Amino acid sequence: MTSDQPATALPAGYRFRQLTSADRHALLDLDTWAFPDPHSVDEFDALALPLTWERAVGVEADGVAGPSGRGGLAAVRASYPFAEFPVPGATLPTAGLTWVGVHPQHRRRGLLTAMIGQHLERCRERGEALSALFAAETAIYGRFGYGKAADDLRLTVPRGAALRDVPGADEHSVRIEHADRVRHGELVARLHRAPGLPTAPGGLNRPGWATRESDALWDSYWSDPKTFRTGGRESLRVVVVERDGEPRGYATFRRTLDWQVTGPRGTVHTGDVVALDAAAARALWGVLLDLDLMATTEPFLLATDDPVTSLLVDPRAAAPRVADNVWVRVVDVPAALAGRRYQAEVDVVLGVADARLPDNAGSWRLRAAAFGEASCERTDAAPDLELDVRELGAAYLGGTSLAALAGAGLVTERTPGALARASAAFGWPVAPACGWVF
Ligand SMILES: CC(=O)SCCNC(=O)CCNC(=O)[C@H](O)C(C)(C)COP(=O)(O)OP(=O)(O)OC[C@H]1O[C@@H](n2cnc3c(N)ncnc32)[C@H](O)[C@@H]1OP(=O)(O)O
Repeated sequence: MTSDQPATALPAGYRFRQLTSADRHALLDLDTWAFPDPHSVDEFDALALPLTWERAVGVEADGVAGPSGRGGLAAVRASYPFAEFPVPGATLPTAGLTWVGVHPQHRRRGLLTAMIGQHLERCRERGEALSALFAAETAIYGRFGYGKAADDLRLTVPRGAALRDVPGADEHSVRIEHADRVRHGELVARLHRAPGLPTAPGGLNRPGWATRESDALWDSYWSDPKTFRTGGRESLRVVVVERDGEPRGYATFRRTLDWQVTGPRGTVHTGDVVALDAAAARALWGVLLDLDLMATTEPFLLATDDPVTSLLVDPRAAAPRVADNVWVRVVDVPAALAGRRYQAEVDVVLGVADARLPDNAGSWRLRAAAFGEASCERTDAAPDLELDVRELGAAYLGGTSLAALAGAGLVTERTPGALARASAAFGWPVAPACGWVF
């Protein structure tokens, strides 16, 4: 792409193609080129796909043969519709960029660059102020203005690890069952969407954080195909904790069993761990950390401040590791900045650079009351802080502080004191993290 070409320009010989369900096989074929997998395209073809087809776009190329008489694909990208993506104290329409792949033969020719250009254009047309994603490789998306906005915690917790007591935890009854949409679908959907600390304005965006918002995503979640049971994992199981007959939390999990000379050394792999309060969290973790024949429990994608980190008497024994979780691209600066809440009063002018979306570039005055309404307007005033839109995305969910970014030279303070005040305001009482990969 040269500077006088539109951001959506594909190299010569390539064309965008709006995908439909008729492209299913071609899409899966391309996907298994991008993401090598032992299963065949035919095996994947039998599965429920989580895609919303209107949001799936392919790139076809001269001379690329495809199945079913249609042209094959050189690249693909899609997005999930999140009408209510959780941001601090609120929700915003967000496009979850996903299924990004380029055939190895066509890589490094600018196909991803053009696909992202088109994706961002579509986001603006649809009024989506944000785009979010999970990155296959962390070096890919920063150049497109995505910032690492959340981390998650990986643990290896020894079986029987001691937990601190929480009053009321032992008043829960426990159900351990095969995960079943008919039996558990309603309670899983309801608890996953429940706001945390509803007494805070807008809630605090827990327990389940970003939730599945399309039928296709739920169909895929509940279909539990053998294809995805890697490493000897069993079918999906669920533990539900109830108090006074009401579900107060649930966790999905799968066990693997490993017989050693010294005895069984199985692993519990958790999926969602969703609790409405501390007692329910303590009850759930008590079950997950004490299943017979297991040696360890390995939670996946926990928020860095998940209750278990404070409940474990010996957190160091759980070998905590941190990995990048959601990346955020601010697509519409004023809508995004006015659309979240702030944990301290703030009045700051941000000078934003955005090489790909010029409407975002310039000075923006952000004003907000602590946990109250916010406004954001373009201004001619000189900026108090300067930053690239990538850093704005990194700080947006409150998971990365502006001061930390300034410490790396990525935010520049022009008005003394502005950095500390803005950092305090952009933070949030609970850490963001999505418990499932989209
Ligand atoms: C949200 C998701 O779905 S994440 C899944 C992403 N998909 C994958 O990782 C599957 C395997 N990889 C691929 O399919 C491809 O290599 C992609 C999609 C990562 C990149 O597609 P390409 O068409 O090769 O990218 P494109 O040619 O537009 O490159 C744009 C720039 O990104 C850089 N880049 C591309 N991929 C990578 C990478 N994996 N690591 C580091 N830099 C990269 C290129 O070098 C180029 O840099 P430049 O602008 O300085 O020249």
